Order: sequence, then structure tokens, then C-alpha cells
Amino acid sequence: MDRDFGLGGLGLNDTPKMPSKLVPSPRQPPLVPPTIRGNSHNVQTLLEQAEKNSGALTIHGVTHKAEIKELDFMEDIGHGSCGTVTKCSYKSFTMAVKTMPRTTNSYEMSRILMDLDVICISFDCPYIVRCYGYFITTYDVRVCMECMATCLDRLLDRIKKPFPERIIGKLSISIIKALHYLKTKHQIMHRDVKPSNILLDWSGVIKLCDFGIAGRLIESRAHSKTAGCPLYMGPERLDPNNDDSYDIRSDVWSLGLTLVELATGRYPFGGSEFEMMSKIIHDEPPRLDPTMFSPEFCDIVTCCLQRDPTKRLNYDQLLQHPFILKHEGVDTDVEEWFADVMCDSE
Ligand SMILES: Nc1ncnc2c1ncn2[C@@H]1O[C@H](COP(=O)(O)OP(=O)(O)OP(=O)(O)O)[C@@H](O)[C@H]1O
Repeated sequence: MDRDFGLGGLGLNDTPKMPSKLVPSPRQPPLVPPTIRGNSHNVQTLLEQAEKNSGALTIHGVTHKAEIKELDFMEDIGHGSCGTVTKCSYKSFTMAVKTMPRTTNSYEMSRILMDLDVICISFDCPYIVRCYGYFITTYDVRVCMECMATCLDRLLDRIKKPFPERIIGKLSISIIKALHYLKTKHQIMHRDVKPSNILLDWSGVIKLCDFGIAGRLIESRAHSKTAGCPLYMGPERLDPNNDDSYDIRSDVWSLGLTLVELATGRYPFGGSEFEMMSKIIHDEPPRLDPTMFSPEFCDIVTCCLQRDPTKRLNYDQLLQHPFILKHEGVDTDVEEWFADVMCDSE
């Protein structure tokens, strides 16, 4: 694979060299706790380590020692809870730059470092948005990424109609492979799978982004209950009576809800946020209408949206599911569909 960032962000190359707790070595068992959270000493140390590679941008295999003033602002892309994303150019090369203000709050800082860490170590996954490098200044952290065309929630908003099943088939493959990669290669779960964290580029390539609240797995389980958007959390993460740990199957639930939202054009629960969360915990999980969708599609959604996490399929099983196998074998032109819907919605 063409590897665009030799920096590997935080001093990482093909093999992570830094003995940092920020970087789990794939060769060791996953057992680095989510160390950086809430521990200001750790956060400071990790930040100092990361600063060593600040300004190294690797584009088309060439590493440039860049300065922030060489980034030319082109336009705003959007804002999230952690920062702002803008389109910039560096020596005529277009990038999306996510700027996150530095803060003295070590939890917030650990989110920024986690986002940076995961995107950097995932350079070899074609289903995760690519990082060219980053800048750490006195005031903020700026992550330079490949510039995608849009995220799926904005696209839904814009086209105001559901995505066709064949497109959902293709994007399911990419997202399941991205999540599977994070789990098997880095022992990480995403914890914030939702349409706004799935990006699409103009050639129809689909990628996962936004790793600020990703969690390290300890003996395959994650422990922080608070991280993530509650509306996409599995019932086991919302239920106050549940113990504090959960596993990748919580991301499988979030994936299932995302598929329903894309297939129907709307988030499946209504009411206030509290009512929606209560429905997730107590009501029957959403299902697709079998008169409108193929049996395989209805089935994969049912397999993801099981109230009992142990009944949900894991990634290996999802990758073997008939819905995924069917769409892997079909030549679907996502690029053409995307160009058409963008044109129709102008
Ligand atoms: N690499 C990228 N290329 C193009 N657009 C991007 C890229 N990364 C993020 N965006 C867009 O920028 C906007 C802000 O993204 P960001 O990840 O900061 O927040 P979010 O995911 O929307 O919200 P939150 O962080 O609260 O979950 C989103 O609309 C997202 O689609």
C-alpha cells in the first residue's frame, strides 16, 4: 500500500517505536488500560512525546518539515464537540485540518491524543481516514487528514431520502472492516459509531473517522461508560443497573442503528433524548420492514440489534454474513450514485 505518512504521527513508523502508553504495541496483549484518561502527568508526558513529530507532513511518501503558516485556509468544513475541521492546502495539496484547542482538562486532552494516536497507527487500514501528520502548538493540536467529501449524516440531511440498499451494502463492508481492523490489530473499540463519523469521498470510498473516545480493550472489554453519543449506545451501556464493562458488540449495536437510519432516512427512536434512551433500554429493538428490504439486509440488522450483547454477531461473523458476501460480490458504483444525488440535491 502507498504509505503516506512515514511519521506515523506520534513517532510511529511501520512498527511503533515509542514505548509510549499512548501506543499499544500490536505484539503485546492488549492490556494497556485506558491510561491516558484523566491522569494529567501521563497526558503531559504523552503530549511531549507527540510534540517531537509536530510539523512532519508525509504526502505521497515524501516527508516535509512544514510550518503552520504554510497551511493556506480554503474553507470551513464543520464543527464537532472537540474542535473545528477546515479545508486547507499545503503546497497546493488539499487536506482537512482538524483543530482542537489545547486544554488544561486532562480528560479533554486525552481525547485529543487518543484521536491523534488511533488515526496515526491506522495508516495501513484503507477503511480509516488517512493522516498526513499534525502540528502541536501552544494553543492547539491540528491533525492534517485526507479531505473527504462529506459525512453520512450531512449527506442524509442534504438528499432527504434513504440510501439505496446496494449503497448501504458497500458501506457496511468498509465500516465492519474498519472496526474489525481496530479490534484485531490494535485492540481498540471505536465507541462512537454513527453516521457523522462515517465519511465518503468523491470516488465513493467510505472511511471511518473520529477516534477521540475510542477505548483500549482490557481482556476484550472496555470500561468507561460515559464515552460516546448516548443515542447510538447499546442498551448495556445505558442501563444504570449494568456493571461498568462492555465489549466490541456495543459498537455492533451502534452499527445496526446506523444501518437502520441510512435505510429509512431517519433515526429510529423519537421523543426527547431521555425518552429515546429509555426506549433503547426498554423497547424492542428496531427492525427493517421485510416488504421493503431484502431478507439478508433485514437479518443483518436483526443480528446487530439484539438487546443481549452476547447474541449479537461479532466482526468475523458479520464479515461472513450473506448480506456482506452478497455485496462484496456485486460491482456497485458508489461514486456514480454519490455524484447523482449531489447533483439532484443542488
Ligand atoms: N477528513 C475529513 N474530511 C472531510 N470532512 C471531515 C473530515 N473529518 C471530519 N470532517 C467533517 O467535519 C465535521 C466536524 O467533524 P468532527 O469529527 O470534529 O465532529 P463530529 O463527528 O461532527 O462531532 P462530534 O465530535 O461531536 O462527534 C463533520 O461534519 C465531519 O463530517
